[in-house]
Amino acid sequence: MNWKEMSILTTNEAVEPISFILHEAKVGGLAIEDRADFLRDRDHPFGEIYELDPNDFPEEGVVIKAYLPETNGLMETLASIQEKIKQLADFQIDIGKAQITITDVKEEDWATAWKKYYHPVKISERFTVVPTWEEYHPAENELVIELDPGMAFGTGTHPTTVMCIQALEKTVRPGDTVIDVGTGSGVLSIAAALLGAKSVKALDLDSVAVEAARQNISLNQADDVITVEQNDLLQGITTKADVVVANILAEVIISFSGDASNVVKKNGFFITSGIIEKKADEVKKALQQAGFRVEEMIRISDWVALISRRKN
Ligand SMILES: C[S@@+](CC[C@H](N)C(=O)[O-])C[C@H]1O[C@@H](n2cnc3c(N)ncnc32)[C@H](O)[C@@H]1O
Repeated sequence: MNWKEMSILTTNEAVEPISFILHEAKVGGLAIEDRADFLRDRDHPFGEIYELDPNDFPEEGVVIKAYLPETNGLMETLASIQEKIKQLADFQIDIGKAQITITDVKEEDWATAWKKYYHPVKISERFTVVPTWEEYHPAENELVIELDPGMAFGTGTHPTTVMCIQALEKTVRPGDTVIDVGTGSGVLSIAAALLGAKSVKALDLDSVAVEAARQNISLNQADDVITVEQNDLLQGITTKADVVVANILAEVIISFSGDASNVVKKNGFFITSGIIEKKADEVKKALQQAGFRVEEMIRISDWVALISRRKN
């Protein structure tokens, strides 16, 4: 089967919502080339993509590349993706030029076409994310998350994910109960399990993500700790948790802060990420109203993550 490569030139702000749209359209692989990643001064090595090549990055902005199989209905799918991207502007999301180019990719080239973007990445003090096809020898005490990033959101290297993992490292204690809302590839649940959580509930609305998370969790031999369920946010969840983590858009966090407050134990943590900097105050206000104290704000590029603690 041959494939189409869809390249979308956009802004950093639009990467997450466009990635959502592409995952919903069941694309066969996703790569993100962000000029800011190439130019960024690094005062620590975390999140650094090894072997950066300037030719892989656009002159400005972000290019998202998605791979779609050439099947019946492809043209309708491409048109629908294009329409949904345009509609993001109605939600005050800066989509930039949103310039789309489509090129042909032969079957024999497509697997390597997007896999070349993924290499082992050290994302925090203790964690390195390793794509499943790479051989990697961890250092002593290094925690390795093995992932197949082709299937669902969460290659582990997006700033919003990196910040969640750093926050999990600070909050999860051995024996804790953790809930991961919007698990995507399952990366955060796997991190919580590696940090010694006793039980982890991984939830996602998207059936593709649920399947991808299950596969990645098996790959990391964490099936005895993590259970994956298809669920809308925290609806119907009555289990109490020491830590709830959600890497989801600001508006969605605001909408379910009250439910999170019912689920997080007293003095437990609610880690929220996926928040574009200009929405941080709005999210903080909603968290405080729901009974959380915001204890720490982490920032990478234009993204913010908040570590909050439930008061009484
Ligand atoms: C930005 S991705 C985060 C993936 C992963 N947790 C990470 O940090 O890399 C957000 C995820 O939330 C899921 N999601 C969106 N709306 C949801 C909802 N209402 N309930 C549960 N999951 C949802 C999406 O399917 C997607 O997998």
